[in-house]
Amino acid sequence: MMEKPKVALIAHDKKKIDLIMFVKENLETFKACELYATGTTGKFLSEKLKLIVNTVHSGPLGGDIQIGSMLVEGRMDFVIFLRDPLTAQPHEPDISALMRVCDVLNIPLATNLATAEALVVELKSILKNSKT
Ligand SMILES: O=C(CO)COP(=O)(O)O
Repeated sequence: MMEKPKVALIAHDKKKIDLIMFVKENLETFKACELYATGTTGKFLSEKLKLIVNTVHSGPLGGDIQIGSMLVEGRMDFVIFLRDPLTAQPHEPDISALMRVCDVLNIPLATNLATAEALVVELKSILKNSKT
């Protein structure tokens, strides 16, 4: 059987509830994945949904860069990053770096719920095929 897909889940503060709801709606799919998250997002996911999540530092303290480095090392397959486009972030350069690395390495990156839905369809298909 194929390894579990490795998925990074990240949300800015005003998008955290959206991410929790989205993951809750697709709980079985995400439970079948190996999950990673930035600090506060990961804490939320494990507290609210009892998910096992590997966390790195909080985004503003370098967490985005840590996820980026995992991408560079080939240790991440998908990124769902619900960004808040209406609030200035002190660590904008780190956010840009993470998204840039996704583009450099051709890693699927969803930055809004509509695209995140599409990634879930892909994840379901991968998980289904890994069983056969
Ligand atoms: O700021 C973030 C991503 O840029 C997210 O960090 P937290 O999950 O620690 O809130």
